[in-house]
Amino acid sequence: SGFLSNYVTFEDEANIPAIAKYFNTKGRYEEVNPYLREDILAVNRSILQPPSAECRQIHLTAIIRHGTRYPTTKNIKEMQQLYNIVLHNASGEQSWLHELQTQWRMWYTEDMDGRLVQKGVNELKHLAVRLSKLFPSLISEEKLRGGFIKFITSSKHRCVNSTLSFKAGLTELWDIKGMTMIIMMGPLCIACCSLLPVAFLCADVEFDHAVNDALMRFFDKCTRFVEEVDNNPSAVTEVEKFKEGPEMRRVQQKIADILNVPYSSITYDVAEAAFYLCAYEFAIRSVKSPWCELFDEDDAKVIEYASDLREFWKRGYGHDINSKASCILFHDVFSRMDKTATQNKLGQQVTEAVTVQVGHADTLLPLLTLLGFFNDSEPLTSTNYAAQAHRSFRTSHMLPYAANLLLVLSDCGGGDLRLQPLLNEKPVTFPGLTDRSSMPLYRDVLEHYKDLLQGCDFETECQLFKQPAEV
Ligand SMILES: O=P(O)(O)O[C@H]1[C@H](OP(=O)(O)O)[C@@H](OP(=O)(O)O)[C@H](O)[C@@H](O)[C@H]1OP(=O)(O)O
Repeated sequence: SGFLSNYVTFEDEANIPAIAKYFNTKGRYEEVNPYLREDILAVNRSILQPPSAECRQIHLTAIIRHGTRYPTTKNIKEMQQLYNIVLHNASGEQSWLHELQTQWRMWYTEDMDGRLVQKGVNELKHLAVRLSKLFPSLISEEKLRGGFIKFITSSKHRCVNSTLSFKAGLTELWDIKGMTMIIMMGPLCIACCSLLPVAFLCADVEFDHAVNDALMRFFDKCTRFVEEVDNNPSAVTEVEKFKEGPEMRRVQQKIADILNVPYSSITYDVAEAAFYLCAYEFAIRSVKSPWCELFDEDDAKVIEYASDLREFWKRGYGHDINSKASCILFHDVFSRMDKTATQNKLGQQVTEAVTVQVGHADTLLPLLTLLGFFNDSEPLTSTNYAAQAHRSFRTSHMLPYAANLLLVLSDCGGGDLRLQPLLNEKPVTFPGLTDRSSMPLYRDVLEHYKDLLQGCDFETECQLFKQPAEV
């Protein structure tokens, strides 16, 4: 059908900004998986090479960040401030500056506020098709119609619409007509559906989706995180120090020199807005905009580090509560896999073959941190930018739009269940697990995380005056 027909695309490398690989959470999924630039539906089935032909996939949990979105209102205001500087104060002979001053228009408006764009719709549709190719026995029309595929989403519009897009990718793939998905809360759905023409179907058993912010926006619900980190400027002191430090100052002064404006005009936020304009023009409109001319790779690496520093201290290893806030999601995932393991062992129908959970970068990063992924030997600080040049904690590689953590549970016979983690459709290994294979035994994974499985109680961890651990 439509969106599948023209999926073979060719992207002219010349249109890709040299700094596109440094766009952090504003980066495209294609920069993390460049093979998709030629064929957006390409998959590499060899990554699922099970240790034995007996292995049979019995469950998939997919925790997915929403697709490409508009800038948030906060960023749009900063972009407008930069645009005014370029229009009214900047001077120079550069052709790209002339283009910015005479042709480019500030088309972002505050009401856009992070909403999903068409590119984001397509990303989730294409991801759904690729996952159906990777896991045909789990993501199948039969499983969808039978209600064995469940959907959970954050209440944010970009996540709800990403969930709808993922489903649309499947219904269009299988040419399931009339299955208009309406995100409704239970009783309201029943009430309104009786009034709607038959072509409209509410969320019926086959599209068992739920809006669940306790799971997908846990960071809003964890009181200790909100008080001690989210609303506490001293929790991100290292970030503020770096923004005032020598590396960032050089970048800001260079921009001021290029635009021929006073150094005081190019604050950190203005410089970041210029970087974001290059990133959003590329992600949303697939163009290399004149804004990209303000940065070379060295500049981009500095701004990338400033963003990683913020994510490290707000969502990553900087504070223990950042990852402990995701305990509720951690237990949700493992309890569902335990339930599947029991049903499988008893020879019962696995009632939840696939769970698709759509959230934010702020949903995925704390969970990845809790599981120990991308933990460097040294913390990211305001003074070790150079030493961290090869850090593993790099959101440009982890968290593009539509980033996804996949957990695939397989029955390999003889009572052996195996659990394979994939990040952005690439195999990863659970950090610190003795078995470095791509499909470790599920029981070894449970043993590895037993302290978290037996503890990591969301209510306990998130209470404001948490009692010290029992001695
Ligand atoms: O810098 P912005 O305003 O874009 O930050 C957004 C978050 O975007 P991200 O930093 O992840 O690119 C946004 O996360 P998302 O995954 O939903 O895009 C988050 O929901 C939003 O609140 C902003 O985060 P902040 O920490 O509140 O600035």
